Amino acid sequence: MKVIRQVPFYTNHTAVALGRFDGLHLGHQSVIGEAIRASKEGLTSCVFTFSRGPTDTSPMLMTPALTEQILGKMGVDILLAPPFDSMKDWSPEHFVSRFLHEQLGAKKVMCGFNYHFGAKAVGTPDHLRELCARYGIEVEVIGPIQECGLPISSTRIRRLVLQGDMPGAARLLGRPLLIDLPVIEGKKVGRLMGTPTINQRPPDRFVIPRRGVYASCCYVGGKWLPSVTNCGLRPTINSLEHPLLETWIPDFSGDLYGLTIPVALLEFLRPEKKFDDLDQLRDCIQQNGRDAARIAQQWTFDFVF
Ligand SMILES: Cc1cc2nc3c(=O)[nH]c(=O)nc-3n(C[C@H](O)[C@H](O)[C@H](O)COP(=O)(O)O)c2cc1C
Ligand SMILES: Nc1ncnc2c1ncn2[C@@H]1O[C@H](COP(=O)(O)OP(=O)(O)O)[C@@H](O)[C@H]1O
Repeated sequence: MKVIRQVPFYTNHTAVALGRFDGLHLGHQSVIGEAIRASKEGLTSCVFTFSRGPTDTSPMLMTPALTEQILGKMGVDILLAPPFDSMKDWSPEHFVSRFLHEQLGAKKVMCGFNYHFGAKAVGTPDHLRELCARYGIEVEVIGPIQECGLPISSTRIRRLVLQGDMPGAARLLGRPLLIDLPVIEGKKVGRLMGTPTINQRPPDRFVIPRRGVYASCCYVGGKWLPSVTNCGLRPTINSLEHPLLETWIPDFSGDLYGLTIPVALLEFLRPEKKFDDLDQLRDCIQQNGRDAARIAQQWTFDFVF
């Protein structure tokens, strides 16, 4: 997949999926799936999304790097992700005539039912249809795709993640919530307890799951391994200001510092608590590890990689 981060960019004969696509949930996948289907008919499939703008305050469900990897795996030909600022003042007319028509040579575009575009997000799917008709561009508006009678949306998934409902979030995402962050150094207490943990700090503006312990799995050395993750402030050791993800991978030993490790959160096990001593904390982590391994057996580790 080619990744374009600056406009203008010129190409031709494209099918362009339009959206913010945070989380790449099942609704997003069906919009993007239409562009990929069009590529089987000879068009070049493009995904157009802005990199995050300053007014975009909703917490992120997926890092841009993982979003890119998943789009590549899905078979998208070109990802267009210019900075928000470079296009924020474009009118809907300019977006369609100069960008979709002149620069991308779009033949088909597809978007979700609630897509907005152009300066101040004034453009609607109806507006898009009307403007695209002038250039013979076909428009397909998808959805809403539903789950349990309710539209799938990034907002709904964020709410489930904040509640710790990971199976619920996974049903809407089509895969578990995946967090891929670099491994940073901690206090080196984990190894003394026999439960070394990779420490990962969610950046500002990233969704923070409910504080507590989760059955999880990690993609390490080319395969998914069962693991157990605490998302919290670890009050037993030293109460942190910002939540940290700490993951023990029972069947692994080796050095993971500095690597970006994807962690999939599968199921909430218990809230975080302050233990009286490290022995109690270690016994509980080991029990959590056994519980997590049992839960991991219910999953087929075939997501993304
Ligand atoms: C599965 C698991 C559960 C944990 N639960 C708690 C907890 O309930 N309370 C707490 O204070 N710390 C908890 N922790 C965090 C540990 O205190 C922390 O991982 C340990 O001190 C190692 O820290 P280090 O990585 O800085 O060496 C948990 C860690 C894991 C992996
Ligand atoms: N089974 C394992 N699970 C997680 N990390 C492990 C494991 N085995 C070795 N490690 C390595 O050990 C480090 C964690 O050890 P730990 O004592 O908790 O140190 P820190 O406090 O720096 O996180 C991880 O960052 C990783 O590089």
